[in-house]
Amino acid sequence: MTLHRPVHRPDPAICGCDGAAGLVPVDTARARALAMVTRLSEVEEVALADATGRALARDCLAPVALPLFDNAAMDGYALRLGDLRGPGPWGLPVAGSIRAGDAPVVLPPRQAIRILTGAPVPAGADAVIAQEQVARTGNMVGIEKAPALGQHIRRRGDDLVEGAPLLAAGRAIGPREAALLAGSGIGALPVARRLRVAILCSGSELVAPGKALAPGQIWDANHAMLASALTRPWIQRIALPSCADTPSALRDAVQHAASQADIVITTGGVSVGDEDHMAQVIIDLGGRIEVMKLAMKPGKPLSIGKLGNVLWLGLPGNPVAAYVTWHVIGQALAGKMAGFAQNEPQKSLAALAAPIRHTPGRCEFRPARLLGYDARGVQQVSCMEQTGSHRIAQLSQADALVMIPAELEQMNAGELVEILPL
Ligand SMILES: Nc1nc2c(c(=O)[nH]1)N[C@H]1C(S)=C(S)[C@@H](COP(=O)(O)OP(=O)(O)OC[C@H]3O[C@@H](n4cnc5c(N)ncnc54)[C@H](O)[C@@H]3O)O[C@H]1N2
Ligand code: MOO
Repeated sequence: MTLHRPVHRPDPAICGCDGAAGLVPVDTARARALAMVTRLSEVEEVALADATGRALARDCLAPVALPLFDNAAMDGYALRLGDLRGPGPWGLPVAGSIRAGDAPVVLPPRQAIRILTGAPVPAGADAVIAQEQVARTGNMVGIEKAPALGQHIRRRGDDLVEGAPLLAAGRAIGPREAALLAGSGIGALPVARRLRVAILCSGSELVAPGKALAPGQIWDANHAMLASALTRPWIQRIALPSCADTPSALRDAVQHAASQADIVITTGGVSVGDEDHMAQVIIDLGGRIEVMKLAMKPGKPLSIGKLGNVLWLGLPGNPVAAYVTWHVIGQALAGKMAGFAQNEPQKSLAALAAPIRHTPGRCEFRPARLLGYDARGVQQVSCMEQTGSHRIAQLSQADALVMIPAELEQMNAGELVEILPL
């Protein structure tokens, strides 16, 4: 197993390539773009039931200890070790029973109390013995082996002490966070307001799917792709009709989009063709462009700028390029604006199942299939051949993107590569 380059780079590095002449390396472009955006300042209070997927807006401290009180971890008997005098076996009368939800009771001297999992440990008891470990005869419980001090007692605060950090601002609320908040009695929480993201696909050839095509027209794949990617609890999507490739139509459409959004995502019109007007439109509208011409394949024409406070994400028109640039760069920008602390795409390592060739110059994100594990237990990945940034069918068959460093011409079977699982 060979490792071509140090693959564990400090985050937020994504590809670590040096770029080709005149092209900006992906990591530089990403860092530059991330520096352009700041977190939304508006916060709203939402019910915990509605908080899934939202970004916590403020640090939270534990309002209570967890567990809230000493309670039984097993169904059995609560007892006082000091009552097991002399050599065993011992017998103790059962004074009563306590279940989860019952108010705490006091353990009378030289007696045991029947206790069920989750019930408060009676005051005076210092161990719970599981029912499988005892012999119950009538009202007596027989004990062969003394339990250890504190056995099967879940102590107040053993999971979390009151006042300790509970969750930090920027944490995404998922099932684990929801359990912690709910278990701490928190029914509502402050989250960043939803990010308004407008989708504007440009191209005179575009027709909405489901509608009839005239010769030369194609159905708009990017809008649906982005609409799907942006269907997130923290995003308020603004769907706009596709726009013809004329400067005046684009100016009006971009201005309309920017008037209602925090981010305007456009697709198409960012390359060098006669009908690629998007960058000029942004400049005409008083915006500035900070990132363009990336050493990235696909995605070279990705352009990022600002129109006042609105972020403009100019994705290439080719659908695979639009998808990859959104996945590798765009979603981290949106996530940062929406208040999330962790915005890196998930990365892992895999071994190439077959050698690959690559034209040096741009860091490539090549669609690939995961194949399972080799004899060493290493995930195998197989890159697709004859890729193209128009190939949406091929993209749909991929379950990862393999990152091929810009400068490499070839990688061998068995070499470890970084992958972005999809
Ligand atoms: N002479 C050069 N030509 C091109 C270059 C270059 O460097 N020099 N770059 C190529 C690369 S890389 C890409 S990617 C594309 C990007 O072009 P644009 O962002 O300007 O996109 P368009 O020209 O508008 O469209 C490209 C392609 O994608 C199709 N498309 C566009 N929008 C959609 C959509 N919503 N759904 C489906 N398909 C869409 C469009 O019909 C074109 O086929 O430029 C290369 N050219
Ligand atoms: O790099 Mo383009 O973005 O080939 O499709």
